Amino acid sequence: MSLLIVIVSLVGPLKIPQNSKNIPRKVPYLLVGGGTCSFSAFRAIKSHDPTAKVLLISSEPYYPYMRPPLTKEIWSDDNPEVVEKLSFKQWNGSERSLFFEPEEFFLPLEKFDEEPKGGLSVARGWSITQIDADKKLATLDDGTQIEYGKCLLATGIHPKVVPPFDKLKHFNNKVSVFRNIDDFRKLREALDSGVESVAIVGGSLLGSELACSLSKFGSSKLKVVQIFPEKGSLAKILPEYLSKWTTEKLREQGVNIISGQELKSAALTNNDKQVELTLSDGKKISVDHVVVATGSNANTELAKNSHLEIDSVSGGYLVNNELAIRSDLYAAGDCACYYDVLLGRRRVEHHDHAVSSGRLVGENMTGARKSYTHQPMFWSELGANIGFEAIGLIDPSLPTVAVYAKLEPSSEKVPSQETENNVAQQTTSSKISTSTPKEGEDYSKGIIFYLRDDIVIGIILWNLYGKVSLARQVLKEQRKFEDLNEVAKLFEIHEE
Ligand SMILES: Cc1cc2nc3c(=O)[nH]c(=O)nc-3n(C[C@H](O)[C@H](O)[C@H](O)COP(=O)(O)OP(=O)(O)OC[C@H]3O[C@@H](n4cnc5c(N)ncnc54)[C@H](O)[C@@H]3O)c2cc1C
Ligand SMILES: NC(=O)c1ccc[n+]([C@@H]2O[C@H](COP(=O)([O-])OP(=O)(O)OC[C@H]3O[C@@H](n4cnc5c(N)ncnc54)[C@H](O)[C@@H]3O)[C@@H](O)[C@H]2O)c1
Repeated sequence: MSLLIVIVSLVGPLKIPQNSKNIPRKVPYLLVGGGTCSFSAFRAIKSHDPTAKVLLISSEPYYPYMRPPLTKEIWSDDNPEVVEKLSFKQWNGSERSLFFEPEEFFLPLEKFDEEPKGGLSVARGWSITQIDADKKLATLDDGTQIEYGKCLLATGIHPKVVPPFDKLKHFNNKVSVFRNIDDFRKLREALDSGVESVAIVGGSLLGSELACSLSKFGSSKLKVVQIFPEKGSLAKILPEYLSKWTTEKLREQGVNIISGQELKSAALTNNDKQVELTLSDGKKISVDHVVVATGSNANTELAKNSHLEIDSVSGGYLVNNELAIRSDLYAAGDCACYYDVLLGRRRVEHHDHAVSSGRLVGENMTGARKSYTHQPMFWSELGANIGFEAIGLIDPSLPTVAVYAKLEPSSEKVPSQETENNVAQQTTSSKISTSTPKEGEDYSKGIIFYLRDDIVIGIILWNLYGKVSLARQVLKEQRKFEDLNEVAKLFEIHEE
């Protein structure tokens, strides 16, 4: 067990500095949250106001870091030192830290007031519990108040823990969630100390990415079972036939997928060494560890005390086009519900949105009055053979039209103009034809269009890279395309 985890479990959350008297009381810029969005806002503030003094308050005991590698690249390193190093290999083979910058980059809190060049100081392990938007005051969890000039709430989300896991501590650390560095460290240390079987509950991005990475982890002796109520993997994202195809591919990679099942109950078993899960069909499964990946809720607890409005549908801070809640108070990233000019009000829980909305807020905090018009994308990787980038509204209840690259030309396809729910269109290098997806078809590479009123409002680039800007253009056009095969051709899906 790492020293940090021992300390945290003995004395409660680590606070650096320990005493709030070492945290500045009056700051021009205050960033609440230690994630990607806050750090992106800092970068924008710095480039528009080079001597800006920025204070960041993070409830995590770490400097700002990125989360995506936590379910992916970091698991390809089976050296236990990764738990301390927290670095990962990028696609080009170079090593990179999860942290955006090393400790030396940050302005020590004690120099905050005197440093003429400004910089970013971070109070770690501290939370803001209340904002007084009239007086421009933020309250720390020990009651201390900080006066701000401009403030950003970039508090992200926290895992939703569903029954029967709602009382996590009843499971002796054998059931965990997965969102941050501490969660990664605990899971990794559990595996290093002999855990041989893991159940992942949840079938969307978090659960599926983690299941794939764990199934390849180390010498692959680890048994990984993934349980979720949907019929197939990523069913909240993919059309049904593609979800089914993906499920089979993940099974081939070694993930034991149990779809269409909810959990009836969970209890410690085998002298409290394992957790026994009872599924809705009555089957029982015992595993050494369970990871709950069943969605999330926005971190907006401080809204109530602060009289800030929360969107009743998405649960995020309601912000205007400039991502402002009130004058000089902003919200962005995962926790904000904003007006997307193409798609309407929404809350987006993805990295690119955290970066872009953070950047825009940073500019607005330094005096710009820009509206947020960026259409965010997201990506996912499920082992070596499945990866995708997506943009717009990716909702499988919408009609979809897909065009897949087919390596071996077939002359038997019947051309048709129909584009109903989940009708896929397949291409050959010589001609394009349309057919309903069949058992055994290969959907290794292609493009999926999501339609509303025949207008493309979402696109998945399936194992197809470097085309997001083009997809963004297609969405922006907001028009009915007569033939989506022609649009698909622009994406050169046949190229290797
Ligand atoms: C394991 C994992 C893998 C992911 N992979 C991908 C991916 O491949 N592609 C993709 O597009 N997206 C991915 N995402 C989503 C992406 O990481 C998030 O969208 C992004 O982190 C959101 O950034 P944020 O700054 O808005 O929020 P967060 O990163 O959640 O940061 C919020 C911060 O605020 C802190 N905080 C909360 N409340 C308070 C408070 N009251 N006071 C002080 N601090 C507070 C939190 O502790 C946290 O440090 C992944 C997410 C996870 C968890
Ligand atoms: N590539 C990416 O963009 C990426 C990767 C990892 C995580 N994330 C982010 O992490 C967050 C959490 O992701 P997620 O996949 O947990 O959220 P999600 O809401 O997309 O999926 C939740 C999953 O849990 C299942 N579930 C819900 N209740 C259940 C129950 N009682 N029993 C069994 N299964 C149940 C749902 O059916 C669904 O499969 C999101 O913000 C997501 O965007 C993103």
